[in-house]
Amino acid sequence: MQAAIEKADTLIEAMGWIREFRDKVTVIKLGGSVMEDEDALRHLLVDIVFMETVGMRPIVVHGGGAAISRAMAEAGIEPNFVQGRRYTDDATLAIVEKVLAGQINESIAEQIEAFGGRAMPLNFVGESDNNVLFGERITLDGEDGQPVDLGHVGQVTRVDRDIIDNLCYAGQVPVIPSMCVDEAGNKYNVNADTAAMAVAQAVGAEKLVFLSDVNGVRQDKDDPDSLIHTLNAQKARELISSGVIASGMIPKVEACLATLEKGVRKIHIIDGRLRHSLLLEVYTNTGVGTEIIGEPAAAV
Ligand SMILES: Nc1ncnc2c1ncn2[C@@H]1O[C@H](COP(=O)(O)OP(=O)(O)O)[C@@H](O)[C@H]1O
Ligand SMILES: CC(=O)N[C@@H](CCC(=O)OP(=O)(O)O)C(=O)O
Repeated sequence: MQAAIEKADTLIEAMGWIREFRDKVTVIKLGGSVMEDEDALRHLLVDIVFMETVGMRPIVVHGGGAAISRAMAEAGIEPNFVQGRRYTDDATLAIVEKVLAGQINESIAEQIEAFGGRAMPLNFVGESDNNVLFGERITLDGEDGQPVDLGHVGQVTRVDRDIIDNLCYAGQVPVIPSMCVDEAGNKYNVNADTAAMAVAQAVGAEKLVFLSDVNGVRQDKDDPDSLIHTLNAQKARELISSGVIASGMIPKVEACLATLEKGVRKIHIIDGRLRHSLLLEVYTNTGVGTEIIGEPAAAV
């Protein structure tokens, strides 16, 4: 009986934060690195089903970098990254479409449904075109200031917000792959961190959470104890130029900075492998991982 009473206490305790977050939109970016860990992914999706069940409005935007690189290796293509973005030629684009917009997107939605939630895969693969991300080709500036060609790499310039809002309000989790289409129908590979940023801005999300395979931004990328709990824009830029923030962490932090300027209130980079990291993030005040903030940080 005591155990049952304690469980009831926990439910009552949860009531406050469930009320606080009811109807609030959280964009959750699932990184390819954490999706490699089946157990971690399962726990994360169960947390997402829980959020949806208690009336929060989770939206999933996902990458799949590790799975794309694996499929490229199987096809005998060597991946090439420029400032954290994958050079995407015709053959690579076909793989990205199959793996990201096809397999991973459908699989996440199926798993959410299998855990008792409701989800809608929003991709342009197959007959039902549910794509919500529209955009254009991008180039980056190289170290010499000259533009670097990335092939079929794009950025999102428009999000079909109505479709996403309608799904959220119908209690379904929108599941969005990081690809976009331009007006002429050309498809582009989009870094998933920047895709999540575009969605969070478009829907006016309360929170944007990046789930990765590291505990956040670190002073030394190989040392978990060097976690930086709070990072402001100025310090983040310094860490990028000094090389402390490198590879896949660059687009993630850049996306955080751009999102802050657009009014999303809370942005966190957390370790998706930590059990219930998403729920911990929602209902603990201090949170876990690195919080990116707009004003100068008291402690970095
Ligand atoms: N300063 C840093 N702190 C933490 N991770 C870093 C840092 N610099 C580079 N990284 C790398 O960034 C990776 C996360 O980016 P990425 O692999 O693109 O993840 P995801 O697939 O989750 O988006 C980490 O696994 C780590 O190797
Ligand atoms: C242009 C570009 O780099 N696109 C990414 C899209 C997937 C992604 O971002 O996946 P993660 O979240 O796992 O890193 C790529 O091809 O890897």
